Amino acid sequence: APTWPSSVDELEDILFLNSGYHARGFANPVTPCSKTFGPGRVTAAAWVRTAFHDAISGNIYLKTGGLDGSIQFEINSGENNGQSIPTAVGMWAPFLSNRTSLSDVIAAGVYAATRSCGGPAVPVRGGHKDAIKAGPIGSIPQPQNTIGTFTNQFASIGMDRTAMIQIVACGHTLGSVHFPDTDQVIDQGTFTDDSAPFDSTPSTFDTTIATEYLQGTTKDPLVVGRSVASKRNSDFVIFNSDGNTTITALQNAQTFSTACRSLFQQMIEVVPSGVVLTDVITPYDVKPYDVQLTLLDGGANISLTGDIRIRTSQIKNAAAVQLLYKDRTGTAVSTPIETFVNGLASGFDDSYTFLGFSTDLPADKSISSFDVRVLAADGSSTTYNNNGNSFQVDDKVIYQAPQSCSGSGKLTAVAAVRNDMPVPQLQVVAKVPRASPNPVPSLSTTSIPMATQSAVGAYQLYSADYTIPSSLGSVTFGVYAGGSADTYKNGSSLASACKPLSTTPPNPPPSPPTSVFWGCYSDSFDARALSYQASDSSSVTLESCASQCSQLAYKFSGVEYGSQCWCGNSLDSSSTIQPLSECTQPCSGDPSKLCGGALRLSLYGPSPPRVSNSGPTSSATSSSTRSSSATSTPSSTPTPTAIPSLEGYDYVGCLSDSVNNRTLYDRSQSTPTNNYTTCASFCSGYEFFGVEYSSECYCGISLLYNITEPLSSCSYPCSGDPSAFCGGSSRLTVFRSQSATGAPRNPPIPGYTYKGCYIDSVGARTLGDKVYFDAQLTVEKCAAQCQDFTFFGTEYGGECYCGNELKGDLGKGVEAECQFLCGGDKAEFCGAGNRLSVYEKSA
Ligand code: HEM
Repeated sequence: APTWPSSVDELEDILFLNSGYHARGFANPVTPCSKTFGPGRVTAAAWVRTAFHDAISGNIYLKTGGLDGSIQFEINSGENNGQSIPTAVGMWAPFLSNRTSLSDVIAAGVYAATRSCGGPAVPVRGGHKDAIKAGPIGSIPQPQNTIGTFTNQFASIGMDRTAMIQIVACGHTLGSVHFPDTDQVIDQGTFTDDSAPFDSTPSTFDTTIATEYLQGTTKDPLVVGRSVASKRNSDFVIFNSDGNTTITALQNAQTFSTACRSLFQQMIEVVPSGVVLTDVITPYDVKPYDVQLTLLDGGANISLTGDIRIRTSQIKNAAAVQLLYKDRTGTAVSTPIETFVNGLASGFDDSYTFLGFSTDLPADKSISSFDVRVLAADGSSTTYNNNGNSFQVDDKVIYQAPQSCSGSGKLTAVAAVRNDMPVPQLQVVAKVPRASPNPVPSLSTTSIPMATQSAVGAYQLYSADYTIPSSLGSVTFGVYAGGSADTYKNGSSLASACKPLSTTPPNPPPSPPTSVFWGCYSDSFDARALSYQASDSSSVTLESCASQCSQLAYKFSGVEYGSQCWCGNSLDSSSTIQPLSECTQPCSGDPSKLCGGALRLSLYGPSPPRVSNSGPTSSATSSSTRSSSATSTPSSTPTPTAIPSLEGYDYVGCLSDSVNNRTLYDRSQSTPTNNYTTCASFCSGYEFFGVEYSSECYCGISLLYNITEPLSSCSYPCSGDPSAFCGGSSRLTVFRSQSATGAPRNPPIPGYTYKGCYIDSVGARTLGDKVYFDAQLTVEKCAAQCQDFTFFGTEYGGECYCGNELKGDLGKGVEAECQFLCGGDKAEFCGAGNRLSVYEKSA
């Protein structure tokens, strides 16, 4: 497979992504092979014939012509009569782009048509270049030519008599002669749909063309019928030219397939001088898509989104996929980026799963490259490193999608460019229609220097406008500066309004995702993986199930068998992670998403997921053998010996923790910058803080459990400081503040009574008549904001809600759940995530 990114990335999609998520759908018109574009018109046959007519103009000795797309200028030239050539070229035209030439697309057309009809997979190379005018007249074989002319015509593309016989049989195993496209071979009205097939199976790539000819049962109109008298029986002239030796051998299916594969490849590799073709394109095992950085409001964070495509026909056992990445200095970050299933896709010979990722990174650390780790259900893992190069991510020039837009004939593109970079350029590639009958547009490129806007953090924003002439088709564009670029953006993806980038961070900060994809988990009738079945319906979606479960205050949701929504607070111990390929049933309410399978749950739960049964980096990780493009990473377990320490805190110990019974309960976060200092400051005001699983930070006013484990089991390096240890899997490195002042409480508010800890949800607010956010919130401040209402409640440390009634019936949670400290007073409680500390006006 190529090294990503590669010049053939788009062509690889065209070749191998036929249907499903991200599919290009290139092969749709020839799938199935019997598809026609009119009565008696097999589209796959038209594609193969059109490619032949483009290629046969080549001369390998003079190094001219060949597969160069010149056919687009030769439509209706007299040699290309009929409907099949303009139809095929018209179907290919939309796939032309600045990443893929028309002639590359024609080569892909030969592959798709042949494969769809049951023929061999023709090897395809990229890098073809398009001619800018018609080729010479006279190269296309006409039925009335003599054997000497045919021999010369095929010799010019390097094919001797044997090859000529073979490739004519390979071509004419598909399709028909049509009236009136071909003169004096068939008469009007003598064949159904005025089309006379070469053999009895015109939409199967098989040996019938040879066997029927030799058995004497052939109805090939270029062998028998009117063509004999008009001296246009060219298939007979050619097949018989070596005394039927070659055509006899072609009755063997294997011989036929092998010959066609190699001659079709030779045909599409006839190129003029100056064209250097790439290696034969094979599907990537692991391929990134739409890797996009976006500078966020305030400039302190960058979001990273995209998809990873896994070739599941090759990597069969994949249960979870992670991105192992390096920051902009090239330092490895220990917490991987987790992914979630976005969809499935397939080609003729392969199947794929797309896994999405979406995370915010600190702008100063950012990202420079990643490897892709695939974890198998058996606990083994394989890391794919892009042929040893890692997958590179350039954060020097970032296209800012939210700040860009289009409307009323204008495109506005905004880029964030690091301060030390030169002024960027906007480059727009537009499709300009050509004069009829050529259906293929030309590409015109415009470069526009971008104008300075505001500075945000370490980045400078630039903007440029491009006026889209009304005559243009689709546009694609990119932003370029120095040697860096962010390219291949699609004009049709632009929003209608540009959103300004704020120089201040968002307020309140976005809360971390409450639920993430855990994987495909087993279920059984005897011991349910999740205890509560919330629904079984024909309209279930991942979102509807997640929201049903969260309304009921369950931590996990899972969809099984396409339609069943299950909830639970813990996963039954009998349930284990399975290959993703076992959770492929479409959701009944949204068939574009995957909702488990038979006794298989697509499971969503608290972040971060435990991706293998025994922890993602535990000793269950075994090495596995892969090709040179992959390296296996057995886990390394450094052993901590020094007692952890932090000024102002006492080390408590390495304590046991579990997802369902948190040792430190009151507040938590997971960050790629986790270390003792950042966690201590996140937990300021709480008596205890603890770090776990490299990236997790927990706060508590007390230790709910106190089970000491050996120091050596708290052995995961901190995500933000690899030299220190941040707990482990279910292991918490715990500290106690030396300056914690008294126990926090629900303070008495004059005129109000504390009612308790109520469950709240984003979709249906318990108190929603007035909302007030304040990073410095205190219970007193919220009471003042809500003085005109009967109830007020604090949530998530900084949110204040007012109302005259408690809406919904989500009920009360446990008191211990409402223990986020208020942003403005660390001695008071202010709810928690989806938990309201509610007060009611006294009568
Ligand atoms: C001496 C060489 C050849 C001659 C004289 C010849 C001639 C023809 C003629 C007259 C037709 C009928 C067109 C129509 O009425 O629609 C035809 C169709 C076709 N030819 Fe050939 N051909 C030759 C070689 C090839 C080769 C080498 C290939 C493939 C590599 C090929 C592929 C096809 C296909 C697939 C069709 C069917 C098109 C359809 O059904 O729309 N031919 N050919």
